[in-house]
Amino acid sequence: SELDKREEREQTPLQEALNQLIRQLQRKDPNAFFAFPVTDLIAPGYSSIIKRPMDFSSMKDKVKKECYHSLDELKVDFRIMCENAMIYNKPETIYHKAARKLLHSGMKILNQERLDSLKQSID
Ligand SMILES: COc1ccc(Br)cc1-c1nc(N)nc2[nH]cnc12
Repeated sequence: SELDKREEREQTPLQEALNQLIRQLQRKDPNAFFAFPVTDLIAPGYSSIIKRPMDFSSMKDKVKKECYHSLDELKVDFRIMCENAMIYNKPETIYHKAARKLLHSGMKILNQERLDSLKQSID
């Protein structure tokens, strides 16, 4: 009913900054290999090899649930996501190569100077 309809949840400045960074990072994943969780159907044995699965949709859920308390925590999850693909997939695969390329371009987007100036604007 109207009464129990959740009021439009305002995003905090941190959530805004996190979502903006995720949008920029996702543009570097044109094949959307990292858009959603890897399933054992797509990648046999994945869940027993990869202990900390991560993907962009899970990052967005974490932003919504206010699981991130700093921009640096997003950087940790981003690196894990890329490293997972480089662990599971052999170096000659398109997924390993895509992950390496994404990690490289993502670290430019998440470089410390950029994050520091973003932090200033959030404080
Ligand atoms: C969500 O994952 C996928 C979606 C569609 C397609 Br085609 C491939 C993947 C995928 N496959 C493998 N082996 N390793 C990955 N690491 C991140 N993505 C993947």
